[in-house]
Amino acid sequence: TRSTRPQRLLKAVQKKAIKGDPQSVISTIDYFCRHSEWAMNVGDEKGAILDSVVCEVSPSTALELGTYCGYSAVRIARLLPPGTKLITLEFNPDYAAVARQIIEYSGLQDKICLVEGASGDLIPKMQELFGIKTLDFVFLDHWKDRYLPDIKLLEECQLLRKGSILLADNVICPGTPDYLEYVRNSPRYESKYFKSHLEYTKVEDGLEKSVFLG
Ligand SMILES: Cn1ncc2cc([C@H](O)c3cccc(CNC(=O)c4cc(-c5ccc(F)cc5)cc(O)c4O)c3)ccc21
Ligand SMILES: [Mg+2]
Repeated sequence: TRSTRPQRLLKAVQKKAIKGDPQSVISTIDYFCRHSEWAMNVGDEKGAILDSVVCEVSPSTALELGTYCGYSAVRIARLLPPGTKLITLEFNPDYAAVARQIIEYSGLQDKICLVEGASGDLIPKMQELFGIKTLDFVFLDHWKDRYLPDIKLLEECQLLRKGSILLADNVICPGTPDYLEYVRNSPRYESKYFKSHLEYTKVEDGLEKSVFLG
């Protein structure tokens, strides 16, 4: 049967990228998605904004919702200080299988903990599963209608502390209107929009960075 888009992306990485070199895995995926087949990675333009926020926060505990093929997990983990880990949640087993191989190819498997499951089920178990108290950084890139319920869940589970940073992909395209309205109007968040473009296109999109005020 026909291969899937994630499988074709993995094949390009295994063929073109340098094993153990995260930057070459990132560049290979961006080249493939720009010139061969579009895929919903955060991409190079929004990825540079993601990089700058990760470097600024330099998180000890980081969570990603929505691994897909592992592109943003590799982007984030390559910048994490030694001894820190990214926890990334993926509910689709086919995506998780490809992401594991791309993460391993990049050599970052010791800095990334990929957990198969849905955010709504796993978030309440984060403290017991990973022995963490609170999260310094959360990257949201899963189903757009789950962003709002999941940050409310993070609040309820006391996983956010004064100064925790949320960074949300696709707040314009496909769009997350209820999430944006909430973080921009809630007194518990200070929010800022980083204008950019939908990965590998000229369509407007952007990232919303929100600081939890406690
Ligand atoms: C509950 N839970 N817990 C973990 C978890 C993990 C997943 C999966 O990783 C998954 C599967 C399918 C879709 C997504 C969301 N991503 C998108 O839908 C998206 C779309 C576009 C776009 C834009 C323009 C187009 F024309 C088409 C697609 C551009 C983007 O950057 C995206 O991130 C995420 C899902 C629910 C999950
Ligand atoms: Mg996205």
